[in-house]
Amino acid sequence: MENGAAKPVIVAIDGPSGTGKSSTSRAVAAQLGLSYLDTGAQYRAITWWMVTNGIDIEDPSAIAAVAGKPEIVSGTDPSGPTITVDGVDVAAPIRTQEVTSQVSAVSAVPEVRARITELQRSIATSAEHGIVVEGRDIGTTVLPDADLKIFLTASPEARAARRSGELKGADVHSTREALLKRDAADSSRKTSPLAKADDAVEVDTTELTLQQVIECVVTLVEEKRAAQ
Ligand SMILES: Nc1ncnc2c1ncn2[C@@H]1O[C@H](COP(=O)(O)OP(=O)(O)O)[C@@H](O)[C@H]1O
Ligand SMILES: Nc1ccn([C@H]2C[C@H](O)[C@@H](COP(=O)(O)OP(=O)(O)O)O2)c(=O)n1
Repeated sequence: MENGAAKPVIVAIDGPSGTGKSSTSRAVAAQLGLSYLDTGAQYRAITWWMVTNGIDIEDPSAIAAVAGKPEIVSGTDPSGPTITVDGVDVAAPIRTQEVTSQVSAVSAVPEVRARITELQRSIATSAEHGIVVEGRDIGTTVLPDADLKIFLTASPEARAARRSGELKGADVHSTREALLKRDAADSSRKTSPLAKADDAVEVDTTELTLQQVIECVVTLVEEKRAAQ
């Protein structure tokens, strides 16, 4: 664009757990002055609400019936992202094992996805300078017209080692099994499964440092901006 502010840029980053989506997206957004949205945190938040309110997670119709009830608010500043449910800060409780083990079942329910997808689109379109949105179905379903789509991958071993490092030495073998189980559930659900969009750039992060991945994505965004 000539003169004036750059057009808001929309970047979609998808991939399975432990590939570096959150760390990369936050850093890229901070470096480029963009907003940042962790859509996994939103699915975790609605799962936390279902668990807290005693909804039967095994019963998709029970989940669907109350999917519209919780009010989920995401703060999109990459230097301090926030998430609340009905005004309660849930940043910590959404990371518990209890939520992690049930999030795939809740997020497979179409009514849950419709609700959260609508919220994500409204956040993305109102980001003044643009946004980096990370998740599982951003490039395929939520923002199919994103300016840039990235699909991060890494070997299950690398992902499990990264995750167990975060969980203060949790057993790598059981972490790997839990990751693969969640990948399978997220990839096989009927509504907007985890998938690479045809026009996404795939980046295998197995042998890359986090800094190298960040630099790679920043370069891709800058190239897109220069071409606009
Ligand atoms: N390329 C990388 N090399 C080593 N560790 C990484 C890399 N990318 C991310 N990590 C680390 O792995 C962990 C999981 O990363 P995260 O960004 O939360 O992944 P995701 O959002 O895809 O689940 C974090 O502790 C992060 O610092
Ligand atoms: N766009 C998205 C983002 C996450 N989900 C679901 C499926 C994921 O297993 C859970 C949790 O996602 P999250 O990104 O927090 O998971 P990790 O922290 O990478 O392990 O939410 C989804 O269905 N669609």
